[in-house]
Parts: sequence; structure tokens; C-alpha cells
Amino acid sequence: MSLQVDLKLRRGDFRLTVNGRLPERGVTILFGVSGAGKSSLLKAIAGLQPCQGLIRFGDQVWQDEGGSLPAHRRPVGLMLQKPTLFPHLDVAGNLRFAARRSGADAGRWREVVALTELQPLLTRGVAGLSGGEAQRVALARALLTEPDLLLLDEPLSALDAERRQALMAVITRVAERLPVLYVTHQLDEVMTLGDHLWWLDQGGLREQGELTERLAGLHGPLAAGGQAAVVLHTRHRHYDPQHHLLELALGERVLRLPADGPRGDAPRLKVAARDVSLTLTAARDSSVLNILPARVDGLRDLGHGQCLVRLDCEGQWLLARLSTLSRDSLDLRPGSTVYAQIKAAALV
Ligand SMILES: Nc1ncnc2c1ncn2[C@@H]1O[C@H](COP(=O)(O)OP(=O)(O)OP(=O)(O)O)[C@@H](O)[C@H]1O
Repeated sequence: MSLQVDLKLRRGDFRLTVNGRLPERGVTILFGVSGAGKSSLLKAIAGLQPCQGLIRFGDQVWQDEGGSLPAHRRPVGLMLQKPTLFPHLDVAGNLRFAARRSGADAGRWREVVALTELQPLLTRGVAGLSGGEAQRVALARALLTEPDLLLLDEPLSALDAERRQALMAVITRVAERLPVLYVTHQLDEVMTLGDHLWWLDQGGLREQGELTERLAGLHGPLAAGGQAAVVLHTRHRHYDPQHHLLELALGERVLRLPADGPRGDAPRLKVAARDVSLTLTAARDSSVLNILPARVDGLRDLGHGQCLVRLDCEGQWLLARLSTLSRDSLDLRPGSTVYAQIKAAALV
């Protein structure tokens, strides 16, 4: 089911107006600078923050001018930035509370405990948990409520890299069946998890849509923050164990990157604009392994002698961050044909 919101909320002097629709499944990254209203929006959708307007989930109206459905009657799994666990219950007690409410059976309990690796912590009191442990309990609790909509506010921020990878895979799987609205500032989470994007800016929803397309905009949310990067959707082609190089197909072209083995059938690659350089002819004597023909689609002057160039490369978007001196000396303009160079080590 898809979520539709058309709401206004106030917190002190802060005002937020959001008119958006969340797709029926997949992870929608809720992006915005600190104070943009991300947590307030999640709470409003969950029924924990008063707001005005419409919130509809599928054919259920959660809020309209006629009233508001109480939070406990909304089928939402909410995980706040600072998990609020019941301090008088141990970890198992906290999870049992959620499982009882949803009627999750023993099989589901075992599955969620295994996914979040909580077995060794079940009898621990929650007061002594580390930040990362508390986050795993809160995520397990949100999953055990068997929600129809998952709202996650920086759910992996206190976890180590290995656990984050594992839990990102869990969230991806959950999102195959239901919509997930996911707040993060972490670029790797945006790139790995995101299918769609909601960008909160200056009190409103400035952009919404498919993540790959939004990130590749010259005025997209990362471009504005100076961290411009795109996601490339590739296909596995070959792994070269001798050179520890993974070969991925990008349309008719091949991308090479260092790896210890294959990464699935359809890996996504994050490519930062600062790691892409341009030439007018294909260098034959370069150490750069990835040299791809591309066409300039548009340019944006970023100020301070820097510019951003958007390129069409095999039907996907690349961004390159260049000096304006390079732009002018190559005489780059929309329609120019170029070669994009990306060092293998920059592809992660
Ligand atoms: N209880 C409150 N009273 C007054 N203003 C509040 C209250 N809670 C939040 N605000 C203000 O509302 C605005 C939005 O806060 P919110 O926590 O939703 O932002 P956020 O995007 O989640 O930020 P962050 O990324 O830092 O968590 C901020 O300006 C904040 O100061």
C-alpha cells in the first residue's frame, strides 16, 4: 500500500509543509540537513506529532479534517533516533511486548532475533546496552510489530561497518514487501539502500522521485552539499582472481574495480563526481582502467572556480566535478562528446 501525505506541522517557530506520496514498496531515503524536519515528519506519520492535513495509507485514512487515528492503531514500525526501550524490561521483554501486540509467532521471533543477532543479549537489562546494541533491539522491535509501513530514523548510526552491511541487507529484504521511509546522512546507506528519495529543504518537500534520477540532477541534494555522486546500475560480467578485479557491464561497456570476489548479479556502484575526469580523446597510455565515451548533458557553475558536468554514459547519468579552467580549456558545452575517466580504486 502506498502512503500519501499532504500535511503541515509546527514545532516552536519551525514550520513544515509536505505533500508527497511514498511508493508501495522499496526504501525511500528521507534526506535533509539537520533541523530540516525529518524526525518531526516521521512522528507525524506515526501519529506521535500533531499536524494538520491528510495522511492516507492505501484506502485507510489516518488523519483528515475529521480527526486522527491514534498512534497505536496505525500499522507502523517506528524506530526513533534515540531508541526508547522499556527500562524495566530486559531485551526479551522489550521484544515480547512488540510480538504480543502484533501476534508474531515463535518462528518470526526466531527469525528476527537471528537477523539482528540478539540471541546473546536477550536476558540483558536495557540500561547497560551500548548505543549500537540498543539500536539493534529497537530495529528488532520495529520488525516484530509486523508493520505495513516502516519508519526508520538513522537506524544504523551507532553500528560498526560489518553489522551495518548485514542490517542493510535485512532492510532491503523487508522493503521488497512494504514501504520504508528511512532517514540517514550516511552516503553509503543512501547509495546501497535507496530506491526513492524525499528531500526536505527550507520547510518543504523540495524533490521526490526515483533516487538514481534525483541524485544525478545538477541541483540535487548531494550536489548542493558538495558531495555530488551518482549510482550506476551494473551487471556482473567476470571476476579476474589474478588481478583481484571485478568486471561489470555498464550497457555495452565494461567497468573494472578492485574486489575480493563477485558482488552479486546486479551490483550498484557509487561514483563520486570528484573521481571523474574528462578528456576529449580516449587516452591509450593512461593507468586509469575505466575510460568511457559520454556526452555532456548539462553544466552547473558551483562558484569558487568549480563546476559540475552531467554526462550521459551508456544511458545512465554520471557527474564530474571539474575546475572551470578545465571546462573552458576543453570548451565543454551541452552536446560535447568526451571520455569519462574513473580510477578503478574510486569505485566502491
Ligand atoms: N519540542 C520542540 N519544540 C520546539 N521546536 C522543536 C521541537 N522539536 C523540534 N523542534 C524544531 O523543529 C525543527 C525540526 O526538528 P527535527 O528534529 O524534525 O529535524 P531533523 O531534520 O530530524 O534534524 P536532525 O537531522 O538533526 O535529527 C528544528 O528546528 C527543531 O529545533
